[in-house]
Amino acid sequence: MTVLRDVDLTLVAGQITVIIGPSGGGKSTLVRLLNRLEEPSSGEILLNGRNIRLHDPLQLRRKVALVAQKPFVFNGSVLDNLQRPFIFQGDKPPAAEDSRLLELLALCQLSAEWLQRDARSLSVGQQQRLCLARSLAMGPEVLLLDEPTSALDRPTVNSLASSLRKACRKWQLAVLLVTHDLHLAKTIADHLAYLEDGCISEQGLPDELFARPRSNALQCFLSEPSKKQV
Ligand SMILES: Nc1ncnc2c1ncn2[C@@H]1O[C@H](COP(=O)(O)OP(=O)(O)OP(=O)(O)O)[C@@H](O)[C@H]1O
Repeated sequence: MTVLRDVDLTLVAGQITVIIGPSGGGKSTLVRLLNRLEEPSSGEILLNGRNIRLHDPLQLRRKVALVAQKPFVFNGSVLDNLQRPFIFQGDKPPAAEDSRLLELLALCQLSAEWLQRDARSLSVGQQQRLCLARSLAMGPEVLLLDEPTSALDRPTVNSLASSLRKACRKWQLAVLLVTHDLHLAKTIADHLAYLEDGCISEQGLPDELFARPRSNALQCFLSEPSKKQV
C-alpha cells in the first residue's frame, strides 16, 4: 500500500515547519520515515545532504529526535529523566545545579523545584514539556513533534509553543510539527504544508495558505467547524 507519494519538503535550521491535513493522510507516517521508524519503498530522505539510510538508526535518532503525542516518561524523578540522554551518550550526567540542566528547565518552563519529583506525578502538560526538554538534551539537529498538544488546554499549548519557538531559534533546530490545531499552526509555523491523501498539495507561508488556499480541499479543511478555530 502506498501511503505517501510525491512528497517534497525541506526542513530548515531555525524554522518550524507545520504539517496539517485530514486524518489518515499520512502525517504520522511522514514523521516516522524521518527517523527511520519506517523505511521508504522509494525516494530519498537527506540529512545535511546525506541519505539517512547511511546513518545507523540509533545514531540518527540522536540527531533527529521525536516527541510523540502521548508523553512517555521513564520511571524515576524528573532529574533521572533529564540525565538519561547524557548517560545514553556516554557523558557524565549533569547534577541538579548544572547550568545546562537549568537552562533546559527554564526554556521548557519546568520548575527546578520539580527535579526530585516522580516524573509520573507531573500533569500531562508538564510531562509533555519534560519530554521536550529530554529530547533537547540530546542536542538534536531536527526535532519531530507528532501532535504533542492534542491533550492540552489552550494556556498549556501556548506555553509549550513558546518553549518550542525559543528552542528552535536558540539552537537552530529544524522543527517539524504535526498538528490538528489550526490556531497553533497559524501562530507557530514559519512554513506550513497541507498533506492530504499522501501528497503535500500546498505549502508556503502560513498567512498566505490561510488567506488564499488554492484548492477547495484546503479551503474546506480550514473552514471545517470541528477544527479548532483560528
Ligand atoms: N503500520 C501500518 N500498516 C499499514 N497501514 C498503515 C500503517 N500505519 C499507517 N497506515 C495507513 O497509512 C495511512 C496514513 O496513516 P497515518 O497514521 O500516517 O495518517 P495521519 O495523517 O497521521 O492520521 P491521523 O491524523 O489520524 O493521526 C492510513 O491509511 C493508515 O491506515
